[in-house]
Amino acid sequence: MMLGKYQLVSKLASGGMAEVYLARAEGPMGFAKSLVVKRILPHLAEDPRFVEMFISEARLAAQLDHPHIVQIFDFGEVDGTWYLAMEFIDGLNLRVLVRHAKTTGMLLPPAYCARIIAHACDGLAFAHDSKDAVTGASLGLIHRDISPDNILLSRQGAVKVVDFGIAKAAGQGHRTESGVLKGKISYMTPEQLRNMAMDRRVDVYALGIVLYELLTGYKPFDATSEASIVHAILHEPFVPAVERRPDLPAAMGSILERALAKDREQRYPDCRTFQADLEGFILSAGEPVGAWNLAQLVERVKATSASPGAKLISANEPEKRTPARKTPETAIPETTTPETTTPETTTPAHLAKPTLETRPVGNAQTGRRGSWTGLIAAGVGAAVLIALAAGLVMRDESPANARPGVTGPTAPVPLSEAPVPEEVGGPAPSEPPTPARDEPPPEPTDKTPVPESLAPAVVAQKSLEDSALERPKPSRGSRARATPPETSVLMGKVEFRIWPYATVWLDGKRLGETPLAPVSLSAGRHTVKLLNEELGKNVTQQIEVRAGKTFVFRCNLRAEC
Ligand SMILES: Nc1ncnc2c1ncn2[C@@H]1O[C@H](COP(=O)(O)OP(=O)(O)OP(=O)(O)O)[C@@H](O)[C@H]1O
Repeated sequence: MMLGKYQLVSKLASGGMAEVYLARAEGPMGFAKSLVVKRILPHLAEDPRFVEMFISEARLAAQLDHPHIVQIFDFGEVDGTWYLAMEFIDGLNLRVLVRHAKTTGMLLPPAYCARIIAHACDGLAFAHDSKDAVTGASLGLIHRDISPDNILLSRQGAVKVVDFGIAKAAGQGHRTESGVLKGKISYMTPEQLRNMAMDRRVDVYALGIVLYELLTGYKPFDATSEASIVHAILHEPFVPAVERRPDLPAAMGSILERALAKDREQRYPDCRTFQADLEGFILSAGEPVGAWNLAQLVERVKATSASPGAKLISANEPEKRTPARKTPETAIPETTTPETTTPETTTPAHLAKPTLETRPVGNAQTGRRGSWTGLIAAGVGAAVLIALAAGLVMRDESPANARPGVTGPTAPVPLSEAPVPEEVGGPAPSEPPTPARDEPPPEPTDKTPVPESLAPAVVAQKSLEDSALERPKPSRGSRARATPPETSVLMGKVEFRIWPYATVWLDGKRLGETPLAPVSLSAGRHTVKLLNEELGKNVTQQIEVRAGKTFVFRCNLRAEC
């Protein structure tokens, strides 16, 4: 099917606002480029005010040129269909990643989660600070629709924030006749629910929720209906992430506390300060995490999803959305806190079996678009609904985007460089490139509990799919932290850079499948075995680990390492 000059190849996603297609643009002499075309649903295209806002917001989004924001190429209209053309991110969205982790029991290493959100912070901070190219005036943008669906992770390990254009237009839709509402309740801040003027801190909060989900597979509140989640956001403390995942370092808990503060004055003032803490966390974890690691993660998820017998997860399968809804008519005053009743008749999500399939349809934990009639029925009241609608303005409404008394952006802490590694295993993988390493990394401040079966040779390791580190059953009230493992001075580390992926054994003990976090082990000789049944590869090699050094084991299985 053609849409103007674009050939629509396949549909990637379809929501209440738009359809997203993988498309192809062709030019002379065999020129061809893959891209994504997003077109507004026909019934919205008939609303002149919606179109007007779509155009204005698309114009703004097109000005955002940043490595962590999906780039807009083109915008136009063909036969009454309005569309945006943008770069194609071949990878997956974070919703898919969270689902995959849950269904397979995979624990995402906290440093990986921090890296993903730090990059999203970087993109959003750029958007928040962006200025009009001609006038130099602040655009005062806020995304305000951040959710795992709108953060993409490419096969190359790049993190990209998407959905500025339509989100903004839709966000103002409550002022149109059709009254389009946009935004997922689970990611809304207390100030949004109270119809207070919004600023960039709503994006900080939403990113905090996404971080929480990446780490634990759950949303922060035990809410089972839209009314109860609104109540929880306004009045209840979130379930500490460590209760869902006991191996979580305390430092990460503190970051979540600040990102998810109900009082925005207690929250990170902006994405830069949030990012700075995340970068600090990655440093404290002791190993840099870069695009290479994230690329491996994507490769692993895609391979698992596509393998026979595995639950097929579409890389770009978005969360189900409800159609655009009519907007209520009234708003609550800024100071008003709506009184709500919280029905607690269903099993709290954190106690449910941790698979998506067990979730009841309509569970607010899914973060789907709000069912406003349900909210009213639950007694939240029309005021809250209007607050939700009226809160969907995309401009940063903090005074000149600079809040008095709020410290300015803090420069992100650069990643440390690791020691020059010793290498083994034949030719290094040709893709992707390996970051340079010059200095020893700092010692981890928080250590992950170690399965007894791996001691003493391996004293600390985090496997994404190690059965000994399967996702813990969430248990409210049990806040005990696991005891850190003992350390020895004669320790070194081994880091695995395996392409595309393999199951790894160290000295006969299965570590799990790559990507794997670096493993601490005693200095000396060790045996590493790699197995990739899909490729029919079985590689066994001896490595010599030196005390205080990191040994990088590289292997490109496709290149017969
Ligand atoms: N540039 C892109 N490259 C690859 N996939 C994309 C791209 N843009 C969007 N997608 C896929 O389409 C899904 C929906 O995209 P997007 O959120 O922009 O659409 P939407 O209809 O506006 O959704 P929402 O209801 O969240 O606003 C994303 O989660 C992602 O999986």
